[in-house]
Amino acid sequence: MRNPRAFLRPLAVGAPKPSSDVPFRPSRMIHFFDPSNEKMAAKVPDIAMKVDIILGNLEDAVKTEKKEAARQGLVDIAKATDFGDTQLWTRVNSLDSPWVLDDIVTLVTEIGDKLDVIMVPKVEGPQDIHYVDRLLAQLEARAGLDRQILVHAILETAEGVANVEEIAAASPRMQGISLGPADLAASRRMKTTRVGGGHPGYLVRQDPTGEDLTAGRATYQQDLWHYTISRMVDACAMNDILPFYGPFGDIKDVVACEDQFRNAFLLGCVGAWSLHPVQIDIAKKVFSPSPEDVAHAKRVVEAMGDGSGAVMIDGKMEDDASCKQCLVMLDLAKSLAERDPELAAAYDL
Ligand SMILES: CC(=O)SCCNC(=O)CCNC(=O)[C@H](O)C(C)(C)COP(=O)(O)OP(=O)(O)OC[C@H]1O[C@@H](n2cnc3c(N)ncnc32)[C@H](O)[C@@H]1OP(=O)(O)O
Ligand SMILES: O=CC(=O)O
Ligand SMILES: [Mg+2]
Repeated sequence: MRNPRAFLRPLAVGAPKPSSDVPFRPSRMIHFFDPSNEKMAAKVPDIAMKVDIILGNLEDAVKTEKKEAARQGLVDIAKATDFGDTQLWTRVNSLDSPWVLDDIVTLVTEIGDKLDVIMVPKVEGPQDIHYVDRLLAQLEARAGLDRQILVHAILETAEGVANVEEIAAASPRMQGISLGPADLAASRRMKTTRVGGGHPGYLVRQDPTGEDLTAGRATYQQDLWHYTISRMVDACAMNDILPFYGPFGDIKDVVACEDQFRNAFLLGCVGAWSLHPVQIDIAKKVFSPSPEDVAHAKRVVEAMGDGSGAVMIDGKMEDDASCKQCLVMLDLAKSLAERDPELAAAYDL
């Protein structure tokens, strides 16, 4: 861990100075595409206008023989596309892979001025962030970049979860963390075979009401990811970086996808991954506060004046603590409305 005075110094001569804050930008969905897939790549300019973040994926889901093509494809797309105020991210290959060094060197050198964030998979501890941090500083200096490329870690190994607080605090370059439920399930040796979401076998059952143990006992499916998301959210909140839910692999089940995204939103996440175009609007809907919640938040904040004391609104006590929650909701609504005139109208802001 660097000493507090050194923390905000560049890690290479000529590298841009780290910023002390992660700038807030709408981040409701990180839309994944495979730059080696021509059909997907052709859709990028259109999709980029509809999403908050577009991510060229180089890691899992890209075939081994397409790794170089995906890297070069992302360079070509980034050079040819004006992304407006949509963020451009990439997910590079894992740090133990044969591709990652060329991924990072090529992307920073060729399109470093366009890349906002590099997502690093399978991060196990702060040492992984420190490695990427120094390498990026050297490459940024060599490329003459004037702003830092930020780093996003995927939480998808048991060791990563055990070290999540140190990962979140590892560098001023840290932008946020995503839960990666698929690799995490494998790493933990969970007995599931899915990409995110729940499982019908993970449940609690109502107590028996008579002799027959099988009769009249409702079951309730439980959330496999509650502990990890909560821990990730706390680690991110205490370091002022942003938590995200990751992938929901059952593309056809748009209902359960919405539920999974909403659980993450309610627990504090700012966004989730969209793997298919159908998931973009789900994320947009879920991670934008509802107009009803915004209207309620406005009423509470107005009634609370300087934010101290207690008032009754619709039969409920509101005080400093609920007022602070309402301010979180209003801050998010205002930031989203600045970019989205439809939301500004719906929120009456
Ligand atoms: C555990 C993890 O690491 S998750 C992260 C890694 N995984 C990913 O990134 C997966 C990204 N998504 C995909 O690969 C695809 O969406 C799949 C394989 C899930 C489904 O693909 P398809 O079977 O082609 O889906 P479908 O037929 O419904 O696609 C409809 C159209 O949308 C396009 N499309 C599908 N996904 C995307 C996408 N993510 N971005 C842009 N376009 C897409 C398809 O090319 C197709 O185009 P067409 O109408 O011109 O033929
Ligand atoms: O990379 C994501 C995951 O769930 O694994
Ligand atoms: Mg993964």
